[in-house]
Amino acid sequence: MPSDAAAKGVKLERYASGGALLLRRVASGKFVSASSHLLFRATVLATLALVFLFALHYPSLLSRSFSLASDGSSSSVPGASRSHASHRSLLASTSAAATYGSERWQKEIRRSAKPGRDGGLSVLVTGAGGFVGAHCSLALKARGDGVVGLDNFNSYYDPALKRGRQQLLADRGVVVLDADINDALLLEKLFEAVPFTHVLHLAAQAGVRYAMEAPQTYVASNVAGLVSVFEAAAKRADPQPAVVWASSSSVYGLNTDAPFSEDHRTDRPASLYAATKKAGEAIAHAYNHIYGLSITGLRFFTVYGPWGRPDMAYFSFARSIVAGEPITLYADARRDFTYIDDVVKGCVGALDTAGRSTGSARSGKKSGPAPLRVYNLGNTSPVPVTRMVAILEKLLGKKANKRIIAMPSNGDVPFTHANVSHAAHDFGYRPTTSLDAGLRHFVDWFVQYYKLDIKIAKPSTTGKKPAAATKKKASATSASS
Ligand SMILES: O=C(O)[C@H]1O[C@H](OP(=O)(O)OP(=O)(O)OC[C@H]2O[C@@H](n3ccc(=O)[nH]c3=O)[C@H](O)[C@@H]2O)[C@H](O)[C@@H](O)[C@H]1O
Repeated sequence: MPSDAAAKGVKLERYASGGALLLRRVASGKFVSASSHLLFRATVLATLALVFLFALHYPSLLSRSFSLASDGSSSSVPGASRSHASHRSLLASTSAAATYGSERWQKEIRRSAKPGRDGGLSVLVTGAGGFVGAHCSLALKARGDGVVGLDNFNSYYDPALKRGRQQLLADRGVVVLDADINDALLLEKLFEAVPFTHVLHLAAQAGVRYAMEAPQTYVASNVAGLVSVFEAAAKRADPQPAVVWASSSSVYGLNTDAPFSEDHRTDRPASLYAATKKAGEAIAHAYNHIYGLSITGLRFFTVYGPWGRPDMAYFSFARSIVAGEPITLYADARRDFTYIDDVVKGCVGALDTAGRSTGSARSGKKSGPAPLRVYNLGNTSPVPVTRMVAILEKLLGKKANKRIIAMPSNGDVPFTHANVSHAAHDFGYRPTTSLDAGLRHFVDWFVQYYKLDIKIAKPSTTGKKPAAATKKKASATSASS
């Protein structure tokens, strides 16, 4: 037990008084002498010098550490952008269950990548914590393919949603690494550990209008990140996988021919987001041409559904309607809204028909031409945004506080409309979900996920009045199962 004096932070000092040796109480702070100050400063300086030397000699390590994140723990930093993600990876690594490239790490990766059926694919899914990435990973796993995901869990929108998707995948035995596509050494280690048959590259900086606010994050993810993935697939993987990646309907830009066909012009992007996706398609051509990489670009058309992206209009409008907050609608805007389950079928079809890469990482040569494809994945029936809001109002049983303005000059385009005949021909892509049905699935999930006490209107075909549909716990969607 400490003495009373010590416990109170005081020390006893000897002093002489009138020939007698006495004791007096002195505050311990006064005993922080000049010498201990010096010692403290020397320690701090030495530590700083060590950190400086470490950073000088091993700068790349700062962006190369990462952890297995199947435990669902969060390492996200509010306000951080995708380009800052590698520093978060370092934070994550301090609590890593299995560290970078270790035997345990490799074992986990190989387990997750192993197909559960004969002839199953082994797929690396980038952006697996994202909306489309999580749904595709679940669908692939459900049919017996092996899946390893990676995601940097940035805070472009609520990272808790991404962690929720990660947990869904972890529950089904799919590892999603906390890592960034710009981390070349990570990708190298992944391809060293597993001979992936396919890469489904969905990690990207999404959002058309946000590109005006944060242009560099689009270049970092959609251009540099794409090159990083192609580089690894072409030069580090043996054998080379086939790559299927997310382009966008936005590449049609100012095209006015409708419905949009893959043969139409795509050289007039209206936003930087669109320009980076268009750049991606050109980059894909180069990697296919030089390295014989099998590459398929999928032009997604405004994908929506359960576990969706809160930055998208249908999601943010639903939140605003519930909160009684105003929403701003761009007059006459129409979108070919495409339901997630349909898009997942398109992604899986594209993977199944991708065809082999013909290059060799060892020789750096290709044995012949490899497939280079691009497909629209849309719904083929554009709907006015005002109609989308009307469906939400009906389902949520509440009127929106609408403000309708002319479409601002923010990179938006007035309408999208997909011709999907190529995807239909090559892999039987046939979207089957109407906006009414799809938004209903979304609202079901939305109400459950946010634990809202809302009675969801039944489909109009039943002709019945709204019925109670509030449930306590969020569940996976049909695409997930
Ligand atoms: O297909 C794509 O390639 C892209 O689809 C999606 O972009 P968009 O089609 O623009 O979707 P989204 O923002 O939901 O706006 C929907 C509608 O609401 C209108 N809109 C939007 C905001 C607003 O405040 N008011 C409004 O009327 C707006 O004018 C539009 O008509 C993805 O976000 C993008 O990442 C990319 O994948």
